[in-house]
Amino acid sequence: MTTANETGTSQAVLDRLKGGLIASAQAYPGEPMRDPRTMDEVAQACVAGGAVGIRAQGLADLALITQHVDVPVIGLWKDGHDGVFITPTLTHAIAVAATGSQIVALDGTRRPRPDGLTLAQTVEGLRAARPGTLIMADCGSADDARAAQDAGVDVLGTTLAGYTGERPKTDGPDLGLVDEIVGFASLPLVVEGRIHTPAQAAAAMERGAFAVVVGTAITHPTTITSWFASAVGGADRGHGGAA
Ligand SMILES: CC(=O)N[C@H](C=O)[C@@H](O)[C@H](O)[C@H](O)COP(=O)(O)O
Repeated sequence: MTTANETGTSQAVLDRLKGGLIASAQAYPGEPMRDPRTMDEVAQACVAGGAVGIRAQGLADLALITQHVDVPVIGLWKDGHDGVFITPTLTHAIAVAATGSQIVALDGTRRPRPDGLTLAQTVEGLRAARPGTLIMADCGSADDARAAQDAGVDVLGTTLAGYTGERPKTDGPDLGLVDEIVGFASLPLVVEGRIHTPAQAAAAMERGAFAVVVGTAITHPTTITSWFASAVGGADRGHGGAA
């Protein structure tokens, strides 16, 4: 068991994530596993399997997970499900940082934010309130990534590629976007979104990812089950998958 402080400086946090797999442990509203203790256990199970970091959602989940895993935690707070909903305001970001998450992931798109702040102002406000917290921008396009880099974030992510209308929802990770961002970015790029196989994770690393985040394919049994159920023709007899 460790605490945020014991996990080290910002550079040490990045060093621990470099070249590795980050598991995203999230359950969605109304789902059976939507319970902070369950997500805490899932996160610990992922670390036991070799995850070098955990990405998780919600203040209650994060408060437990940051106390029980010995790897950096990327925290976020999803509020709603349309538009800007991943840690949408400065207030959300400060609350996530207060859970002990070493990295706060927030919407890194160019869309207007609900509190009227720019991304740069959000970054500035979070740094003032919680010095030392790293900031990951969840981007949906290369233009987002460029703007987020200019706004002063620490880490870029492809999290929202395929979900903002600027990029197609590729089958698997958006490797074309990875190529584009790697071509200009001076910040670490975390490839996230629709990595469903170990081979896709390896491909993202080969294209220059700093690290990869895998969620659904590791931690969302309803969806994984639906893949298998469909493959054997039994999907109609169950309740189907979430994604
Ligand atoms: C778009 C959005 O809301 N993405 C969320 C961000 O935290 C999560 O729902 C995803 O599970 C996560 O990005 C990992 O992606 P995948 O589950 O595809 O491996």
